[in-house]
Order: sequence, then structure tokens, then C-alpha cells
Amino acid sequence: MLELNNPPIVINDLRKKYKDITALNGINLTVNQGEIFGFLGPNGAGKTTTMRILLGLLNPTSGSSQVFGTNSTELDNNIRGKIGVVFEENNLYQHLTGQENLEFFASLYNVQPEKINQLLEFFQLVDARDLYVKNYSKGMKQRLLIARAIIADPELLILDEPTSGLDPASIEIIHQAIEGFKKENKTVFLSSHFMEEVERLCDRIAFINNGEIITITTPAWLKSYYGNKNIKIKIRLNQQSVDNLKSSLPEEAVIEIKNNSASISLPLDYEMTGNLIDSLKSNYSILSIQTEEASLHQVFIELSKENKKLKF
Ligand SMILES: Nc1ncnc2c1ncn2[C@@H]1O[C@H](COP(=O)(O)OP(=O)(O)OP(=O)(O)O)[C@@H](O)[C@H]1O
Repeated sequence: MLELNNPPIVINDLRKKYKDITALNGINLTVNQGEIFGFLGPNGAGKTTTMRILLGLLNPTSGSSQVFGTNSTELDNNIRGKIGVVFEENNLYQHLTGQENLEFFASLYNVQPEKINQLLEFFQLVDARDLYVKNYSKGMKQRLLIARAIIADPELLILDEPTSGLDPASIEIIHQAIEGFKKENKTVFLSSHFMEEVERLCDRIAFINNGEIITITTPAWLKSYYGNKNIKIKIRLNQQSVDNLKSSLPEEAVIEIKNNSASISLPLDYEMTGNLIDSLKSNYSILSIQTEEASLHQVFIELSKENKKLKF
């Protein structure tokens, strides 16, 4: 029976082996009602495997997962109806229009026709409602997929990289949809490769690597720990000054030379940055000084290198 008082997702010591590949090596996590939980990690870390097991599409080798208190291997239609899912592969009906795709899904769940209009409007698909989906752009298809995932008013959304490879306008609409969903105290479990997305949307995040959770934390922690990693100083350069410049820089500096300029990147906590800027100022003209953030990819690498487990 559907019991919404139970946490939307509980995962206990979940393990999955594909022959000799260990995809999941004992993961544990709980996702609470009303939170947007980000599931992050490099390619092949085990994210999709976890999501498939959660939905009962794949059996674990050992351990368990529950959705609203029911084991994933025993999900009935009642619970499935409370979960909206968008996976990477697009399973829309290509030879139906956008509206017909939504109508078909709506008919399975007794959804009022008015809801279809609202969704087409929200996802900016009104003008494309009568076009065959095969003629939609990637962004339009993804917006339609998210509309379809929330049409039956689910309590939990599971999204596998919902904005990967999309145009900025589609990304913005999808982010607004996810935020609106959370405002209704509903729950989202999403995987993502984008730092900005994670920062904007997620309350908590788990990092998974090689089938193990390295840390469960908040985007704010991530930002303070890994954000603003480097200071980048751009100077004007002439051919004669290249060698002089290289010999005057500390070994921590990474230098990139392009045409008549050089960009020098240093770790933000490098103690001598002030002295270096003064010395550069007296020999070159400084074009800009900026801080740059670590990419999520850099964060993956650094977190994966850290052998200790940082649990919160
Ligand atoms: N059907 C399968 N048969 C064999 N190995 C598989 C299968 N599915 C996944 N794997 C392997 O299991 C590991 C975890 O894969 P998974 O797809 O869960 O990772 P992921 O984190 O979702 O990666 P991505 O970000 O690329 O989607 C990888 O080593 C992958 O090659």
C-alpha cells in the first residue's frame, strides 16, 4: 500500500554486479520528502544502475531499495503512478504530435484535458502542439518528456541528466518546472553533470564513484570547498617577454599563451599571489584578474582522489 509518510527513497547496502563488473558496491542513502537530491558522479559511476534498481527495472545483486516504504522489486501501479520518470533515452511516440503524446498518457491516469493545456503552455509547446514529435528539437522533446512525467501529479520525480545537451531556454524552463514541483513539497532525485544546475536546484547531493558513495553533502559545502579554485591573471605579452615570464612564475602557476596575451592561473590560496601581481604589474600591462570556479568534472576528480569518506 502507498504510504506517503515513509521517505520517498531509502537505499540500503545496495550492490549490483554485471558479470565481473561491480557497478554498485554497497550504497546507502535516504531522500527526504520535499527535497531535491542530486546524484552526481563521473560516467560509469553507477547512477543509472541505481535509478533502474529503484524503479524495479533491474534487480540488485544484494541489498535493497524502497520507494515510499515499498521494496523496489514489489512496486505496484499505485506507487508507480506516484513516480514521474525521465531517463536519458527518449521514449516518446515519434509519429504522434506533442499534444497526442500527452493525451495518450493522460488517458492512462484520468487526467483532465485542461491539465494538458496548462502543461503545453508552461513548457512553451503551444505552437508545436500539432507537430509530430519526430520533428521536435532535442530541447522540445525533453520539455515534453518532463511535461509527461508530471502530468499525473506524481509525488516523486526521478530525472536522469534532465538538461544534458539542451539549449539555454529549454534548460531554464525545465529548472523552473523542477522548482515549481519542489514548492508543492514534492521530491526530486536527479543526476546531473552541471555545477550551476546542482547549485541552483539541489538541497543535498551524493557523489558516487566506482559504485561507492564518496560523500553526501550540500551544494554550499561544495561551493566553499571547491568553488573559486583559481585566480586567473591575464597580461599583455610580446615575443621577447615569454621566456622572462616563464622563469619569473612560481611552479604552481599554469600558463596559457595566446597571440599577444598570457593567462596565468594560480590556486586561490597561493600565499604569494599579492607579490606576484605587484611584480607582473611593474613589467607587463595587466588585462584582467578574475577568479574561476572549479568545474564539476574537476570536483569529481578531486573528490575521487580523496580516499577518505566525507560523510555529513
Ligand atoms: N547492462 C550492463 N552490462 C554490463 N555492464 C554494465 C551494464 N550497465 C552498466 N554497466 C556498467 O556498470 C557501471 C555503471 O554504469 P551506469 O550506467 O550505472 O553508470 P552512470 O553513472 O549512469 O554513467 P553515465 O553518466 O555514463 O550514464 C559501468 O562500468 C558500466 O559500464
